[in-house]
Amino acid sequence: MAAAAAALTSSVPSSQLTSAVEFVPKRTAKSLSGATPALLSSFVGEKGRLSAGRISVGYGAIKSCSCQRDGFQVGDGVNPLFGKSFHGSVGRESSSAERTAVAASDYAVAEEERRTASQNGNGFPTAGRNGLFGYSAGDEDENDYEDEDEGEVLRVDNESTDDEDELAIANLGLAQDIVDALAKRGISQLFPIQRAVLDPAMEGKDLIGRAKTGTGKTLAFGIPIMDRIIRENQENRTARRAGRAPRALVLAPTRELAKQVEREFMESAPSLSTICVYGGVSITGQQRQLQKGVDVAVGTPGRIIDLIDRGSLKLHDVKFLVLDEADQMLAVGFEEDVEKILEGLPSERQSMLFSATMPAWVKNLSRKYLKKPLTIDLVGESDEKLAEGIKLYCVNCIASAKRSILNDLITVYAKGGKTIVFTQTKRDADDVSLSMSRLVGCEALHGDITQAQREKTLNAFREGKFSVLVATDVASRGLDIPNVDLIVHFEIPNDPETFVHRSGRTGRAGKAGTAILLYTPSQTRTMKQIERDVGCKFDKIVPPSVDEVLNASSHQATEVIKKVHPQLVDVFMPTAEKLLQDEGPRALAAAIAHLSGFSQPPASRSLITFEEGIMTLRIIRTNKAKGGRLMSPRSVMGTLADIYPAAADQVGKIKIIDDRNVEGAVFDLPEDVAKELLNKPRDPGDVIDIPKSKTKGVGGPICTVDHLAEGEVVVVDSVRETTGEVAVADLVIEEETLAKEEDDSQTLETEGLMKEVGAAADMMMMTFSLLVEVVEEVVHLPGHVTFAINRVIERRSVLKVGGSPRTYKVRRIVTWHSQQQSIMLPSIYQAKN
Ligand SMILES: Nc1ncnc2c1ncn2[C@@H]1O[C@H](COP(=O)(O)OP(=O)(O)OP(=O)(O)O)[C@@H](O)[C@H]1O
Repeated sequence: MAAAAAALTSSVPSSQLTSAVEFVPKRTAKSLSGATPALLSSFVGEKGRLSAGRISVGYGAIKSCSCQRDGFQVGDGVNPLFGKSFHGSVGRESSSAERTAVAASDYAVAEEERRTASQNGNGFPTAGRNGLFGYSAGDEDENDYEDEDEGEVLRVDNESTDDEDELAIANLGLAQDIVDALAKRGISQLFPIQRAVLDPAMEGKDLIGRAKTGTGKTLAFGIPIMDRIIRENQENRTARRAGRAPRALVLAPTRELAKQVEREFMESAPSLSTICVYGGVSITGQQRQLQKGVDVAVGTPGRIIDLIDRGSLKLHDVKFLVLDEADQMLAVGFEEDVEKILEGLPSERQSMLFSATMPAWVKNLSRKYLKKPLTIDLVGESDEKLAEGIKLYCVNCIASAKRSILNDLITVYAKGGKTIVFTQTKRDADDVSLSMSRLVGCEALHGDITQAQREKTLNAFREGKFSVLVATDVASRGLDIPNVDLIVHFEIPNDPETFVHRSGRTGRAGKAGTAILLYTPSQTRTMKQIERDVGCKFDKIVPPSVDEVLNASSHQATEVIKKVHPQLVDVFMPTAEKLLQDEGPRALAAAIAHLSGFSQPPASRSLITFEEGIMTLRIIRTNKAKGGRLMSPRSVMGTLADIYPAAADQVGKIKIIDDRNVEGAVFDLPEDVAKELLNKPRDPGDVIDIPKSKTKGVGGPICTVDHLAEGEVVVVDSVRETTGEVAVADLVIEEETLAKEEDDSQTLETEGLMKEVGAAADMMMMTFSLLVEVVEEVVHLPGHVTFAINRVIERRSVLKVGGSPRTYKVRRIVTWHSQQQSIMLPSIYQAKN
């Protein structure tokens, strides 16, 4: 957070920033999602000052978002942290240094207030509560939707209509053309959003629609429009004249989404002429089609303007306007284009706006361009924001283990179906796709890929020609690909909406699906923030065991075998018979193994770090006479050196088993060394074996000390002050963390504290410490770290950083709930019991 403050002040010219921040009254503090310091500074650089639009930040980044025009604050959004810091200096230009100082000193208070006020914890900025997911009911912003007389709001329960007759498409008096086409697609009943929209849309009302992902919003606006244009065509033959201008205009934020809307129109009303226009492809074909005449034009704003400017697209006949995914238009920078198009439309028209969220710009847009709109809301304030039927899991792992885990997760959880893996960067999408493609059919999809190739890739994925799509958020909105069974958030998304939209690519049209979030220990707070903002709960899992992977893949191979064409089977019969004769069923087993993708036994994986090629072993000392009550890493090393010196040389992580009744530890070794060790003779009092890992319901991986920054374990040398639930302790850094810092860039990835560790690495001293389990509420204050601690795990020797300058305070200890034990305890500790 301190780093965020620094980034803020250093990347934005102070005169520009101050005015934007200072004009935001604290009570309007909402916050922000999505943007980064770079985005903010480039925005400022481009426009000279924070003028229009919503500037926002992702968790842990910038803390200000405000829209200002001509010196007045016109939008919402400032992080309460800065709201507090700058409150009271409205109208005064403070210096950058002053702001930083205020921010630092006020941080703790602001943070506390923020937590208490919003119960929104850390991670995502607090906007998630106030506006990101709804219509800001009850907050004080002058822009608030419900504060104003902007028209009726109709909240609709998803199950409000279970009368089959009322939903049956054949009974609704729709054009036969549509009824037949939908029936052909297997659609015979309306979904709730479609039923709720139908009557008011038929009456010509302007509408704002909000429903969960995959619930049929496209047909909700599509059916009434198609029906009315078809009727007009039937009643008035000249309505179908050549060269006619479109009567419906649908604006979509991405090319893929526009194509998809076009497909829904074409498949549901084949008698209508529908065109889809977007950039990245030749404009002349689109001009030619417009010349012939169309009924419905779907497109992205940029290309639509281009066609209008060239005189090819005329808007004078538009009677229906749809803004699909309106909030995304803002996110991708289409706001000016959208407004320009809307200015050119006839005022006598019906407008429908679908938007998952209502940022200020979308609200302004609806005020300006919609006439007394009726809001139809199927999400509500309190409900879970994710579509029903999506099972959520999360896996806590270090960043370097993600790739190897990914493949196993797909094998076990997609069960041979389609998977979309979401990465944050185009480069990651390429890299992950490349490494996956050695194992499964896999393609990448992102903004640097040409439009033609993007379409080709999506079509092939739709048709099941490959099973894993690795995509950036290009694919997170709106895309409707049938039967995607699994979504993997390979990188944690920027904001809660993105999480909902990414996850919503599965579990569509009432089907079931699974979404798995991979997060590093330093992202634990963000994971919990997603739970709070989205109103969902992750089941914590650990990566699948080798047995699970083999079982799942052999099951999938069996299914593949059943689908081979009988004629082809005949061709292979003689070879199969001979193999069976020579080797019996083992031949078939080998064939299944090969089909499953395994010709060699799969590499084992550390139960501590999930690194491949590493095996975790357990040592239990049953001969009590030989040692004390708890083992130490030193005694583990000593024992290994006695049994097999190579093991002592190559041992990786060592974790002491937290049970005063058992003297033991778990430790990592390269697989071949571990296997050798298991065969070595040893003292009968020392049991060395392979611990089993439980995969479900037992919490994440064992916490390692390099997860120190914001993760689940901190090391303290003493609790200096305890009052009820509050304790103070000095934080010290473990020796092995410091050593690792040198050669493992992974640990540097965690911001703040790890950097502190690096800086302090040369000032070490030995001390005695406690290893404690941290659950939540990790806050980095300037010079302090506040943790909510679950319990003390163990005592151990560590190297203390510095004499006293770098001590950190542990301010709050949450009491230990025995109920949590089975959830929080790492798997190895569980296995032992
Ligand atoms: N009444 C219906 N019966 C069966 N299937 C339907 C019905 N309506 C829509 N569908 C199908 O449901 C899927 C999801 O629809 P659609 O893409 O319109 O959802 P959406 O709400 O726009 O989702 P998103 O918010 O992700 O954009 C599509 O494949 C669509 O064809």
